[in-house]
Amino acid sequence: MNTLEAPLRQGLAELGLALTDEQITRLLDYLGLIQKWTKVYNLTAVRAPAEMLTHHLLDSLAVIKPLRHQLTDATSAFKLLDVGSGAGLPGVVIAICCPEITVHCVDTVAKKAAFVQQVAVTLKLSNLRGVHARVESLTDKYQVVSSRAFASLKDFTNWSAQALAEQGIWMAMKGKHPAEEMAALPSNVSVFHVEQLEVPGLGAERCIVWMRPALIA
Ligand SMILES: C[S@@+](CC[C@H](N)C(=O)[O-])C[C@H]1O[C@@H](n2cnc3c(N)ncnc32)[C@H](O)[C@@H]1O
Repeated sequence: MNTLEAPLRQGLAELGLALTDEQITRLLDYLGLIQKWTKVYNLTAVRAPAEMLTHHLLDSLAVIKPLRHQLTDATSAFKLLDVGSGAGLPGVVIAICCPEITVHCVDTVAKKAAFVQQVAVTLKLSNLRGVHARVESLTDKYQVVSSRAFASLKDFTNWSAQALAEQGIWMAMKGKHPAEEMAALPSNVSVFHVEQLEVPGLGAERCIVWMRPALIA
């Protein structure tokens, strides 16, 4: 048995997330792929397996319930863009946990987008795609645009604004409440919720800043 399976299951229980055995296997296989490819591709600075579990996997898993909550009114299929996704965080985790969401992970670094494509093929995730591009150049529209460890709220929303569908929302994963970044946002972006997160075993502050385009009279 994978030594990370028990702590992963424990973390999922703490997050109140019920996943299938197949989804749990995919999450563990994803970590395995990061570990394998990072030796060649330098995908992440976090390399110890236990640390990868808390800092990458559980940290990303903490957004699943809040994301589902935002999408409860959804009747149609949703598309989510994960900006500056790197090794696929949180995009790949969202694709594994939410097969009903189509997830595109965009990154300017070709080998990172290629890695996400490899994950999609290896883990048979037909709802996941790695896109090699600058986010500013994308023309598709997404109902949710997410980021983690990417840029200031101002740059994130500015660079990805054209990719946001009508009535779409931004989901920015941050550490402690980013009051200064929020104050620097232009008037055409409104923060509608700052949601505190508890990441099992992490012992650090985490939040999601939810934003949407502001209606300007
Ligand atoms: C610090 S990494 C974060 C990776 C991942 N989200 C995570 O949490 O581990 C930021 C990523 O943003 C990518 N990036 C920077 N500018 C970008 C842009 N304009 N469009 C798309 N990706 C970009 C970088 O190549 C890098 O992989």
